[in-house]
Amino acid sequence: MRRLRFLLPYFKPYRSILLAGLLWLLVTDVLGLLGPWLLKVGIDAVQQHRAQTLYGAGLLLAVMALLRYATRSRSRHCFLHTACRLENDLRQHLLARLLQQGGSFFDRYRTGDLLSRFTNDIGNLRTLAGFGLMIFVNTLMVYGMTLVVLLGMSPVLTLVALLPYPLLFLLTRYLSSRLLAASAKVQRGLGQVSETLEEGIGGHAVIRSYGLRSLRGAYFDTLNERYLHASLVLARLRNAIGPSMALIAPLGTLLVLYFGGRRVIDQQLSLGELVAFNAYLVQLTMPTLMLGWILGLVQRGAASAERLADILQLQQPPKGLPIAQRQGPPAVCFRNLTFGYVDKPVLRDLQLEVAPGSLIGVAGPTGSGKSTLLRLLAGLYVPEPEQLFIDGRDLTQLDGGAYRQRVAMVPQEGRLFSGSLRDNLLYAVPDADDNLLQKVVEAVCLQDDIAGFAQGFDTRVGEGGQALSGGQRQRVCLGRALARDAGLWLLDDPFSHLDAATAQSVWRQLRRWLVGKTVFLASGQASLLAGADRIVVLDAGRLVESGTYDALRAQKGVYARLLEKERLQRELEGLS
Ligand SMILES: Nc1ncnc2c1ncn2[C@@H]1O[C@H](COP(=O)(O)OP(=O)(O)OP(=O)(O)O)[C@@H](O)[C@H]1O
Repeated sequence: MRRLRFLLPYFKPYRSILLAGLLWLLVTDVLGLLGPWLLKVGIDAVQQHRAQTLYGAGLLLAVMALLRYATRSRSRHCFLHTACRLENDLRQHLLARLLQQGGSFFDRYRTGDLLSRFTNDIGNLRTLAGFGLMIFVNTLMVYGMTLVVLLGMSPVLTLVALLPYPLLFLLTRYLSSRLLAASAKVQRGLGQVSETLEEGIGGHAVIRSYGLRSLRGAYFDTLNERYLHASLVLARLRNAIGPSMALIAPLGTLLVLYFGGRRVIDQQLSLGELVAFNAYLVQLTMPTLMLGWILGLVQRGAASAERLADILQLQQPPKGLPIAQRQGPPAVCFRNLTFGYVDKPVLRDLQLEVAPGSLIGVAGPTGSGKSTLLRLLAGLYVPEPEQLFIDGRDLTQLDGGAYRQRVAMVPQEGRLFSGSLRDNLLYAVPDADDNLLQKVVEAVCLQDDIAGFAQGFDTRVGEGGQALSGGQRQRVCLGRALARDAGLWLLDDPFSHLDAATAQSVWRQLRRWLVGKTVFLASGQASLLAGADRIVVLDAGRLVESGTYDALRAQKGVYARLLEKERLQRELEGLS
């Protein structure tokens, strides 16, 4: 239960509607008490041949049923409305907290796991906070009021009649916990089936080209079978609940009939009172069954609460010092920068001073740490304090949100969002006009491609941009960054999907836009960095060379070797 405490503040904004719900519920339950009593009045009237009283009782019963319908609807509305609001707030907070997290957080959690917190876990808490809370309060009220009435009518008969109820409660509790375990298994099975389906659809090309269709099909069938089995177990359990209850619940009525009937014969109780007593008793059956169900719900809710609290209670990044909103190019300085994703350092002891407005080429063999350097500069991962400075200020002390406004990052595998080309190009500046769109498209040499699309800028790019070629996708990512016009540019191998000639012409166009900006261009093609003010070369995370293109070529070190390798590769390609 302690784990559920973090939900309390979420109820606060809806106190008044919840209170209204409680009052309507109270009225519903008080009206419910009148039912058996009117039954008694009616039956006594029949025995005493008083037709008027009988009709009056019948009329009142009908009015009471209508009133209960209205009050019950109101109370349900209040509780369920609160639960939907609470669900919405939880989801918003969870998303906000996720968006505050850096790259290391997303390295730790699987996407499917995070998604299930948004769907399953929040859904569980909504059921608990709405329906669960309503049923729980209702059970307390009905038990409290009905027991007072029953004890008032006959304490001994009450104790006798309640004998089967603990059994009823225990059985419901047992079946509910088995039901919960079975439904968790069904959910897990469904998750696996969906995950495999998603992978199969997304990776259909790989599966076909490797001839793995039957293997994947068999794997899917196994999971599907497991899911079917779990679903059948769940269905069997569900089917068992109703008949088991139907077996035990009438035991109370049997006891009332026997002991109460004898009292009627002995004229200690009227027939009407006996029927009313039984009707009150029956009113306890449903809340008893529901109590067992609620306990299961609480268990499941507590597990979900823990999974949500995991994320909601993550430390918020400190607010940080404000940073100028101007888009000017910043100076960048690394002081003994050492960084690793897990424990082993990927970057070691980096020392570098970059003047505002410089174009820095970042070269190095594959896996040397080029992307990692750019991710740190983008603020996606947090470096140790006092190691990375922007305009002379420690990056870890700056306001992350404001800092990222100054950065345009083009990652190695840029992701597009489903929507049109226009939506994607103007993603960071949705209010921009077509003038900017045209300029951006020319800067990344996309105008001919767009002219070739029947829908032009309105062409849908498909999920993740799959309706475009790799090179088109990369240029859309470049255009998206250009539209933002930031002071610090981080380009991570942005031409890797372009042929050499297109890469050169895009880079020529782009350079004009980037004059006066601070630019880090990492590239697997060492020769592309020729025009940089300075080239820094990484090798196994260390900065091993730094200088102009000509100086590094003359140095005959790592960079010169990379250039030589590329030259040989070009020659080989020319021969073949
Ligand atoms: N999210 C991550 N979690 C753990 N290790 C990572 C992560 N990203 C990269 N690495 C590791 O860090 C090292 C450097 O990777 P990085 O991507 O920075 O190199 P790179 O020079 O950009 O390589 P490439 O030229 O192939 O793109 C590699 O050993 C890689 O396995």
